[in-house]
Amino acid sequence: MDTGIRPILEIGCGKGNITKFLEPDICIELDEKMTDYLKDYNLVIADARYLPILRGQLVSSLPYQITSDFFKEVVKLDNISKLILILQKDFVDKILNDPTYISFLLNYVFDIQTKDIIPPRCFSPRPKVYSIITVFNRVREYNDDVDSLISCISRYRNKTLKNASKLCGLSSDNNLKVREFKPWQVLELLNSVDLSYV
Ligand SMILES: C[S@@+](CC[C@H](N)C(=O)[O-])C[C@H]1O[C@@H](n2cnc3c(N)ncnc32)[C@H](O)[C@@H]1O
Repeated sequence: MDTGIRPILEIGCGKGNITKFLEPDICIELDEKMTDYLKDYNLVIADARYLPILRGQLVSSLPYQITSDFFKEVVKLDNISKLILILQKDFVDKILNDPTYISFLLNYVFDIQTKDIIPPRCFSPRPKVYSIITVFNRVREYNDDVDSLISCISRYRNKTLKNASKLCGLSSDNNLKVREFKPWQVLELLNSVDLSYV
């Protein structure tokens, strides 16, 4: 936890299991029934997806079903400089290894570091999947053009970057297949595409 980045916002404080160690500046929880557990904190009862969260660092044990929506929004918020998240391990494995749109985009914007793996028995109710604490440090501002480029190129994973670029109205002379780029090689991929062509 980098206490120098403020405010510290916790999303989904639940019964306060993380909150009591974290002491966030603001605690956001959707479920009103949790109010009694969270009386000692600056509590906002709301759906975090619709709040104007604009700066600081976010900490969350996210409900897994909102993970993708969450990232699509938060990646654009340049003043959110750090995320400390408990995520489904399978999802993190994908963003570190699979050449998908969200993997390339997240690796473009964030330096991603994995920490402890948390087995299902540590949660109640017990999930079927393993979780992992993952830290996302923002290293780049969000860029709409880069987002569009990655979105298009990653649709053609089985083609060479040269052919995928052509299909996206761009140009490249790189004959590696798009799927041969690891997500952390996103800059190498972007640098192989001639953007002056557009
Ligand atoms: C996996 S639980 C984690 C609870 C708590 N952090 C813990 O470790 O015990 C997820 C929590 O997020 C809350 N939540 C789900 N969707 C939310 C949203 N969109 N905005 C705010 N809180 C949300 C749920 O009500 C639940 O309390």
